[in-house]
Amino acid sequence: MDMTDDNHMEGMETETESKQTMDNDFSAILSDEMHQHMAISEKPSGCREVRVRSRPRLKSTKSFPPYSQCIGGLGEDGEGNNELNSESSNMPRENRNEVAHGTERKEDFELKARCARDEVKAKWRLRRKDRLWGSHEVDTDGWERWSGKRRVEESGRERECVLPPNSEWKHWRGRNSSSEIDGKEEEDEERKRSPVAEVEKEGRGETPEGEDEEAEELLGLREDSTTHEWVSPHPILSKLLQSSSSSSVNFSSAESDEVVSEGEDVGSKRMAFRKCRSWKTYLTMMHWSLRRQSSWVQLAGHQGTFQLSEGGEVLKLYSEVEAKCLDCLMRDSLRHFVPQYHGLVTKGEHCYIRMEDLLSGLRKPVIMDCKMGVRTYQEEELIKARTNATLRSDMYQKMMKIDPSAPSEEEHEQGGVTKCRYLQWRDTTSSTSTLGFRIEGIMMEDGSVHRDFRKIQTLAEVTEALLFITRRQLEILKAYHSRLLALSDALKNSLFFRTHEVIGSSLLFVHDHSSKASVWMIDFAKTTPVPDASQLRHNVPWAEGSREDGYLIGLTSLITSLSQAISVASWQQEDSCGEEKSVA
Ligand SMILES: O=P(O)(O)O[C@H]1[C@H](O)[C@@H](OP(=O)(O)O)[C@H](OP(=O)(O)O)[C@@H](OP(=O)(O)O)[C@H]1O
Ligand SMILES: Nc1ncnc2c1ncn2[C@@H]1O[C@H](COP(=O)(O)OP(=O)(O)O)[C@@H](O)[C@H]1O
Repeated sequence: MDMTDDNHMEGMETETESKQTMDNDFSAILSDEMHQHMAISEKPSGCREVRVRSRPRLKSTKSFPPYSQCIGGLGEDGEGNNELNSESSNMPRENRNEVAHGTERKEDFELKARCARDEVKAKWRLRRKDRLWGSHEVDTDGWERWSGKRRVEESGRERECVLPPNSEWKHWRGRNSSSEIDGKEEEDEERKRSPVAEVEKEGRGETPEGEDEEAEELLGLREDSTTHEWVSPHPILSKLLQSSSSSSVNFSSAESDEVVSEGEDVGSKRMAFRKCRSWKTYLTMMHWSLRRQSSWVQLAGHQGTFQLSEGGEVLKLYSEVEAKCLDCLMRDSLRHFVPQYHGLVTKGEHCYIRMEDLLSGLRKPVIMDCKMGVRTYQEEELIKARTNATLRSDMYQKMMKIDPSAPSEEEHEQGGVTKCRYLQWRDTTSSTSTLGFRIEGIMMEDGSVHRDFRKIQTLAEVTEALLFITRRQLEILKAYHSRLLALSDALKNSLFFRTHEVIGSSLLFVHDHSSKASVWMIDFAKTTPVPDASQLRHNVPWAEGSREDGYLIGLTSLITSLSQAISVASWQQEDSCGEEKSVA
């Protein structure tokens, strides 16, 4: 028997890790160890079972940090986001809500009564806000896609409907809406405003009419601002003000966390602003950079296989199997549930699959990767393990780290296990073989990554995890729930699904503080067509030779768990309303 040691254990080993963002400048270097993996946590899951009876009360667990310690935690009053809180700490309550819900400013109503000049300025502000923080549009089937950079090829009727702030879902925007036209204008404008164009303009000493005013307004410096109050500039802008003499600007996400201190007054900001020698360049660079900004992070999977492209798409190391699947999926009813596939691209020695960045347009996203199916190994791997077994010492070590008693005597002696044995063991020690899926990892809004969910086994524990990641926000839970129901429908109608064995594929749950929430199918590297004209059911247990993957068993479990989470969150909301009333 061969022994391989792929050095798989030299990975990340901490339970909570900083997120691994990738620079847009291609500084991310492809690791030689393409198959270097994230190591499995040693921590016991510590998840307590949720007993959902009449009125379940969930206890905090060892594995989930107490809510009060979570950055962006909801706290007692349900205000969810740190940045929001800090940015809006000076604002009256209604203004804070306005930021949180992304609704039209109260002042905008007053603006209607004002002169045309003020209206134009207000429009600018709104458009800029949209541009800075991204917007999202709705697919024909009612499912949201972030409109950061992409234009979804859709047909059919699209609608525009703005729901009230507390409604179940957020702003919907059709591609043919006026905002789309705005978007085009902005793109033109953006081109004009690219750093290069701007520097050229500066060189010629041109100052476009109205730009000073506009920029001052954006920076919150105009005393005749229609809001008649200090509008905190965007954190990056505030950084620009502080570092106006610096020749280079770093647009790291860390900087975007900075906020203007309460003590700063308009005067000092104006001074700082004047000191800024080439403010326009910085400003336009900031715009340009923010449009390309992505919160991209790789939560699971093989290390070193991803890059971000210049256009902001995700580049995944080429696999023929996956490329074929994505290509096929673009013409399938599942296309609204998978990242847009943009073909292949070669960079250096490697070929990559170029696809939509599903995190584009999200700010401080919360991500959950659920590996679907009742097994994560292909039937071929089983056959290979029997006929031409290769022992993997890295997998033996991963096994030992989690449970030293897991390997057999023989495996201890050999110091290795077959891949299939390892994958089977992972499936049976997680919820994969029982619930038909497992949570591979979760990243919270503060960038902390939790992997101990992989040991979750019961539906109640999954429910608790869902309540944790959504911070019990009903609208997010409901959005996930409806998205999964729609996915279930799409799967039933999908020719691709009927004719493919889907192994090791994940559902990627993503949401952010503005309650944009969606679920996507990713990772088709082990999804293969079934032979001949046979079709799979996906909702029956696997028996060797059947090639059934149990994908729908997992989906049903997830939907059930989300329903439970919705019930729990609703009850708790009712409870707290009742308590508030009785106090009043
Ligand atoms: O998650 P842990 O417990 O580390 O185990 C991993 C996952 O099962 C990977 O599956 P996925 O890619 O679906 O996450 C699998 O890659 P495959 O896709 O190649 O099966 C790895 O096999 P190796 O790549 O052979 O190490 C295996 O080591
Ligand atoms: N299109 C995408 N947009 C955003 N994030 C992605 C996308 N594809 C993958 N990811 C991230 O990368 C991780 C690993 O992806 P996956 O395709 O499962 O890789 P692997 O094949 O190495 O297992 C996911 O958990 C997710 O965090």
